Amino acid sequence: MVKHPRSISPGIAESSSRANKKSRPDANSTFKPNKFATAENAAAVASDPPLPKLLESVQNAIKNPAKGDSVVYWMRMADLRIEDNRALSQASAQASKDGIPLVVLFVISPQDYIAHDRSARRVDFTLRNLAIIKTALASFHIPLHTVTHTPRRTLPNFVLSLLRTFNATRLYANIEYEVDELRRDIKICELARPQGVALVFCHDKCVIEPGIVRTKEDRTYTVYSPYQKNWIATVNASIKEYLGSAPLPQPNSEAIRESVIYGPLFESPIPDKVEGFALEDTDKRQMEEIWPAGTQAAKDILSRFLTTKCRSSQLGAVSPLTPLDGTPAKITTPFTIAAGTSTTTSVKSTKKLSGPKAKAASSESTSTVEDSRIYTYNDSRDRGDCDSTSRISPYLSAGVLSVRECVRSAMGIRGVPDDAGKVVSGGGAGRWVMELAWRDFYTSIVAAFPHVSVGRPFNEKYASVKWEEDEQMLRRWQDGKTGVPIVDAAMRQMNTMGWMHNRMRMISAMFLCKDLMIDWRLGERYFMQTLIDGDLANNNGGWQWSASTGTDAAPYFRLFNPYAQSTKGDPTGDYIREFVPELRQLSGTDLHNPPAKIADKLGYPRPIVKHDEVRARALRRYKNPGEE
Ligand SMILES: Cc1cc2nc3c(=O)[nH]c(=O)nc-3n(C[C@H](O)[C@H](O)[C@H](O)COP(=O)(O)OP(=O)(O)OC[C@H]3O[C@@H](n4cnc5c(N)ncnc54)[C@H](O)[C@@H]3O)c2cc1C
Repeated sequence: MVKHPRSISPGIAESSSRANKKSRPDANSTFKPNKFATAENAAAVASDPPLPKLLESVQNAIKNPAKGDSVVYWMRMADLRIEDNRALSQASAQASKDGIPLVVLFVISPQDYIAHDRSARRVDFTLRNLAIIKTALASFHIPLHTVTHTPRRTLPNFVLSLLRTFNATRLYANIEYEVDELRRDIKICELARPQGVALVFCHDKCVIEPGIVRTKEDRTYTVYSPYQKNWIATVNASIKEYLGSAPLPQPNSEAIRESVIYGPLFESPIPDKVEGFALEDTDKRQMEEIWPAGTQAAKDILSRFLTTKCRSSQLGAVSPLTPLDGTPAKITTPFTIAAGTSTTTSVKSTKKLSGPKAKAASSESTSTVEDSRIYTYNDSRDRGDCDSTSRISPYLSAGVLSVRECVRSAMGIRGVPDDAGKVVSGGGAGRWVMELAWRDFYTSIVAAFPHVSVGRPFNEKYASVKWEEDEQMLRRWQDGKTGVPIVDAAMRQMNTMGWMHNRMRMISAMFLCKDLMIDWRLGERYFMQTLIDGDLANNNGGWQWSASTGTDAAPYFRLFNPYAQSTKGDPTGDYIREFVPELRQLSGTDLHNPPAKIADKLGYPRPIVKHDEVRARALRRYKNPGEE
């Protein structure tokens, strides 16, 4: 593992999310996360990326092991579902073929959660989903065995020892593309062979797995728009392969419940917390309310995105499934299983969209409900003052819903028979699917350039940009007390909800690394420790975009003016009013940039920096990395 050589002050390094502060053990005393690689270590990782190594190891793994007494599917933190789950589906098919039971395993690895800055919210969400999955699998007579293991370095041995206990000679799992996880799986391959265990690792996280969409020169794309074009063409050339649904698992024979080995697994409990990651009661209740667990909840949330309008009353920490007018919400969108089999009705929208893409949207998109959020997504997605986006990210990050199902559903809503089954980028639905393609893009970056997941900038040129080491500034940013209303609203939204609107993520991230000149990695870490949807690839991609250090990043000289962004992203002011109650009585310019006298009177802080002044500092330091 790489060392932790960065010269940030200990005070800054130890900052942690408010949500986790009480329960998280001191990372530096119990386990030192070695996230930030030296340039040399990063270069070593980059020159020998672990994904191809894992794929090769799997290729060379035993194919026809001795028949065991069971097949094991190892469920990981990013594939928490039964439906449309490739590794689970394949494991079940093998178990049926061999006439033996399927066992599902989940290993809680607290050291991994510390090392990867997992939020207590994400860990709690995992446990809540596991509880639902356990019950659902039990109805198929499939046991879900959840077990905690430390230290993480012995996890490969531990998993193989469990396989021996279960007399299993086949292990199935979906691939996790982060460096530590790939290395862990490579180790499992090494250990499995001499023990006669066959391994199947499936690509499941993305629509198109890393390594497929490549440039003409056979390189990984580092710019999104050509990647997107190629991505669409690749999906459309093999719709079934990329969007087809994996069959549900087959039930085990009921006799498994009598087995002395497997029967007790039905009783093994899902813990209600993981030590060091317990949520405070109020936060736990709030997370349960606004992010209900389970695939059905995820489907309902997606359905509402596909069929209902933006509602400003859904802006804050409220359940996405609460009927607003007292009547039960009508969820009418069927979820098409095979591309092109949508039964949705084509309805011509009567809503006049604004903007140049409106024409394309209205001619291409059809919707079961006029003005649905997906229909208007192209025009409204950057607005934080209503629920303009799907809010499906916690479910995608945890794999509670498959990304293929999201694409199929968006395509279904297009409902154009001649076009059915084809992915396009036009209209609200197309634009939304292109956001899912961003997710694939960033995962392909992490897989091909693994140095980004050990804390290095994608663009090494910016590794020596000079950062401020100001703990107080960092804390004020974290707490949403910078005196810049849009930034404070954004940070408080995340601290309250465990989620933040995309545009607000960009504004608050850029404010930290350009206006405050604080190392983007401290922001990246705080986001991971606070978000319920924390995902290394997306979070790192978003932060490196904002810090101008990443692939296809914002050029360093294009700095967001937070006040201009505020009026664009929150034109009604409802976003700021929701999350910064001190300013609730204000409107217009006063709300977006309160004059000192008004701010003082309302008990709201004055801005901790003056954007116009610090802008020059950022430009200077980025232009000449290493210089003051
Ligand atoms: C600094 C920063 C940090 C971020 N951290 C995360 C993170 O930890 N986890 C995470 O899932 N997303 C992250 N994002 C991306 C994006 O902000 C969220 O995915 C999005 O806000 C989630 O809301 P939604 O589900 O309503 O999105 P929608 O607009 O409805 O989009 C649908 C889905 O597409 C994907 N998506 C959308 N935008 C992006 C994007 N810019 N990059 C990659 N995928 C995208 C997500 O899976 C999202 O759920 C980050 C962005 C920035 C700028």
